[in-house]
Amino acid sequence: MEDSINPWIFSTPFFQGLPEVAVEIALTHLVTRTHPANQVILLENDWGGSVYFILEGWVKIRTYNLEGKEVTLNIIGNGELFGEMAALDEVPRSTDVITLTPTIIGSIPSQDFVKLLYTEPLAGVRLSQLMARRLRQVNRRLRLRESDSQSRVADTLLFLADGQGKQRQTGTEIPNLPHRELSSLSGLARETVTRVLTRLEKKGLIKRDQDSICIPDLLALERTII
Ligand SMILES: Nc1ncnc2c1ncn2[C@@H]1O[C@@H]2COP(=O)(O)O[C@H]2[C@H]1O
Repeated sequence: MEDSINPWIFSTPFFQGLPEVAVEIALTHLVTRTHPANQVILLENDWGGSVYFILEGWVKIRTYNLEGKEVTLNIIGNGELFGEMAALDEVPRSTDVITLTPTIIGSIPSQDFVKLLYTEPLAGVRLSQLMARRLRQVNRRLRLRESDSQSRVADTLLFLADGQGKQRQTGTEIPNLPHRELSSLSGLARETVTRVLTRLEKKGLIKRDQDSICIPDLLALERTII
């Protein structure tokens, strides 16, 4: 479903601090759409001509291993962008992207995105910071691959909270995603994820309701990682 231009796009972290006129030019061809959960936005190996900004909701970055089993590489939400890789190196999409929740996404043509990078050094710095953060996440997950299940679930929650969690008085809030998604992201069995979440809740390190997981103290959760 296509909506009229959504003003939230202007408060996307990527655009913060850039000259207003440069942002307006970059967003000349902006299209904003509302998607239901479980809708495919991008398909691996497709050629694509747009870069996407998540205005509300969460998406899954998915690929398949050699046995054809689904692998969740990341889950990203509010304020994040995707589709920048094909825009930068002009090769097909590197992964699938699917909505996990009802999601509002703005898209702009890749050429407009790349033009902004040429004209505004700060946009280039922002993109480099985003890619550095994603590489740091991947390195961290590789390092924790052999760790115990509690460390891996705690790390998964922390990286969902990192920059994308909503700040509340009671702590940092992330959506209570289906355990199969957390399982795929942390590389653990679903039952193990369920068991660890219950244990973390008993220790007061997380609080759950139907829609969200709240982390009252990020540092306390971080300290449980071995
Ligand atoms: N590990 C990851 N974390 C977050 N986003 C990713 C990751 N891998 C791929 N993506 C995004 O998924 C997009 C798929 O299309 P692109 O290759 O154009 O650009 C890719 C990135 O924007």
